[in-house]
Amino acid sequence: MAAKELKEFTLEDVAQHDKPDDLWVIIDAKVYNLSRFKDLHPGGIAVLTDNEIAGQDATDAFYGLHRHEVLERPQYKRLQIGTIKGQKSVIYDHVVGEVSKVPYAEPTWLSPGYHSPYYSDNHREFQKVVRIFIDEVLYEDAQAHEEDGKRPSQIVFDKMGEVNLHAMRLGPGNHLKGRTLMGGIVKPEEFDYFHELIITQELVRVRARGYGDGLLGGKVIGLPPVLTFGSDELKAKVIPDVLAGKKFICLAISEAQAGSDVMGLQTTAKLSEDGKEWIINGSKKWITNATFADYFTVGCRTDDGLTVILVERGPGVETRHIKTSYSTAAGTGYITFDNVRVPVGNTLGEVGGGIFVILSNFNHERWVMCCSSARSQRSIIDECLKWANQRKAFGKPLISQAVIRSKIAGMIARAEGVQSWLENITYQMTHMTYKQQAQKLAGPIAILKSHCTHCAQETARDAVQIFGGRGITKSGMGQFIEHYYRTVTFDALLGGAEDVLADLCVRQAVRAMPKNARL
Ligand code: HEM
Repeated sequence: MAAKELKEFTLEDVAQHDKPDDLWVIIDAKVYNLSRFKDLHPGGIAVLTDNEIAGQDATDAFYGLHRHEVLERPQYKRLQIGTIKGQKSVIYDHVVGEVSKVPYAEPTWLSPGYHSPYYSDNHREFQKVVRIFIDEVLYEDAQAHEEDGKRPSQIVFDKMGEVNLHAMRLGPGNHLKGRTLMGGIVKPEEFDYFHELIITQELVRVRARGYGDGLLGGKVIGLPPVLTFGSDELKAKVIPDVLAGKKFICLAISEAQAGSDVMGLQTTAKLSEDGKEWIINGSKKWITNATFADYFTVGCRTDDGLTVILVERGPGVETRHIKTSYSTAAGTGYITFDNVRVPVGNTLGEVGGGIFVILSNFNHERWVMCCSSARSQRSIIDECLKWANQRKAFGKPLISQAVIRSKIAGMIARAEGVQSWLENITYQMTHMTYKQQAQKLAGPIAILKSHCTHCAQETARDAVQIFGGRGITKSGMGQFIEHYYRTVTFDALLGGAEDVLADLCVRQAVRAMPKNARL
């Protein structure tokens, strides 16, 4: 259909159309004919026929009640009949790849005019292509499936596989060898933890927490044990398809009876009489991506202690959704293993050495969660600053209230603090071997994660106070605040609960105390 021709009007022209059956308004220098729409308007007729709205410039009133994206919906876009002569629209929709100009909405290194010692030109170029990719390929899919609860679309997995995003999300390492990363922007041997931080922080901008985990959160923690401890045969079978986004894997450790207490797991693996197979029985709970996984990296009790075994979906393996506070797009599931037979070649690491296999990836997992938590706090600042500036109460913008500014000040201080600390730790990671990281950074990463999620929860609570009723409403102005408040605790639990991690840091510090330290 040809685009409708837009006419130019004066303010006086529009003012003539101020009756219920002949009703125009101006929003941001655009003229809308609401004569027929008024009967369908979700906010009712009376607000539109009000003297201060009908035939008038309703820009402030509109943005005090609607997100800009309302005007971008095709059914509402076509209500526009013209523009105002001599005026220009200044409010526009999100532009693909754009960096937010709202202060503190982006980390300092991305904000124009600021500097950072950590990011090279290559990191900057990399960030640009990753952002465009996520805006173009993921954003809409994320919004749709966070809502309908279906897992991310296969086309998204495929496209991520084509540019090797699945592989890059496992961090730097041999698994990147020979791969073309993001169209060749970064060489595999030059890919470092700052590149990975960029990916994680860009991904979280889709603001769909369940979908975000559905986007192979399970692989980020379930595949490393295969990469590090799997036999060559197993690696050749599993890794290529998983990194291409064709097959899915998850980490299955926690159970209804045991979470952080991994030594208390009750799923058993017994050797068959001929010693060639494990026979697995038991169940797992809260397993991310379980409902659509093809492979399960499973913590089992064996005669020699805890053993990690890779199980392929097949006879005796059943999964079902668990409805948590976030979207079922994450594929969070309950798994049952009923006499599941697995070749002993699927053992990951030593028999009885499972705790070592499980612990080996904890630091990386927690650091990834710090990256996403730190970035998601900025999206909330972006929302709150916009809302507090555009929303009027008691005749003036919310931001003119000191109590609102004080809450936003706290958010900014927390977001800046966690990002700076995170970048310091990331810098340490780029200069340490994996083993050194395990020795030196387990405590710092644990306490950073604990602090990040503590800050995030405080920010979520304050954001709800700033948005009021809209902060607890699933659609409209406060939709992302409601979503954030409802899902923020996932980060505080997954990968180690807040208090447990804080305590881990102090226990590590006690262990590292010099024997001769005295006051
Ligand atoms: C092109 C013009 C307009 C369109 C397309 C439109 C559309 C909508 C939509 C879709 C909603 C549902 C909530 C949401 O999705 O955000 C809504 C709610 C509302 N609208 Fe409008 N609207 C328009 C203009 C106006 C104007 C000029 C006013 C004047 C004050 C107004 C007042 C309201 C109110 C009071 C609500 C209820 C808000 C709430 O529940 O918080 N609308 N409108």
